[in-house]
Amino acid sequence: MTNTQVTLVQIDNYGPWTVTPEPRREADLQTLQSRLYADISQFVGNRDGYVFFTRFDNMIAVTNGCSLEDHELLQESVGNRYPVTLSLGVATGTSPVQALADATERVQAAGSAQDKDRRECLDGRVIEDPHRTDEDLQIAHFDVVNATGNYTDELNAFDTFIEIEQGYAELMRHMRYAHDSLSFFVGGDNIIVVCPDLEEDDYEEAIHHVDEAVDVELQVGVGRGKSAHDAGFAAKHALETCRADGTRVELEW
Ligand SMILES: Nc1nc2c(ncn2[C@@H]2O[C@H](COP(=O)(O)OP(=O)(O)OP(=O)(O)O)[C@@H](O)[C@H]2O)c(=O)[nH]1
Repeated sequence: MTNTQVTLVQIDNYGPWTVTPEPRREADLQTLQSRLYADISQFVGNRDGYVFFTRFDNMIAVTNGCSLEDHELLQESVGNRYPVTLSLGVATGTSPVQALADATERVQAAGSAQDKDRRECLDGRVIEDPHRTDEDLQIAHFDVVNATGNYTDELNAFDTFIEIEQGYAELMRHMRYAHDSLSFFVGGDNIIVVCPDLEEDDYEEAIHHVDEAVDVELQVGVGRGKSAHDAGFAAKHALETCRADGTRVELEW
């Protein structure tokens, strides 16, 4: 049974900060956001977790293996180096969607995203080491079949982007509402999905759904593991099997 540990990362009072004392230069905000994401990704990645940039002011991380002390250290380190601070909510559960909902509630309970008095709150629970297992995470790595031949080398870069984003939008909604999973675009034509215990049929159904809805053809490798890295790495290997064998769904466990 999966047991996903999810952390919601929310920049404190970021909206007001972006316009105080007057609107800040957009390129500076983009630079800040991408550097902050890179730093958090490195911090969490060094502990075998994954973080997804989502909206940049709110990021979602899979943090199995990160303790509450690790979370505190992240807050301290960002607070020391950036003009903004982070609030973190952590929760665990068999459903990634429910875990994220619980993590979000913890941050919301501490105050509004635009409450100037809410700074660096940290609330939640983690999975203690003795309770962690090799089946805690199920991660699926989707990509568009032959994106290079069908889109990148054929269409202009913006029309390719539209096609890829359509596939992502359809998949993320479907995996959220039909399969209780969280999908994140990670660049190129790749989407990483954090799943509960799903079966091969579920993935086949999802690929069929996206193909029918928006005419984008996907393939997927799925892995399991104790950490996001372990599960995600197995998923990447499984996806290589799809590429080598021309199959659409490969599970590696
Ligand atoms: N984040 C991430 N991006 C990747 C990964 N593999 C490929 N990409 C991105 O996806 C783009 C397309 O590469 P591929 O998916 O290998 O190419 P393709 O043309 O779709 O070929 P097939 O996947 O073999 O059907 C690359 O330019 C990268 O941006 C990965 O493991 N992680």
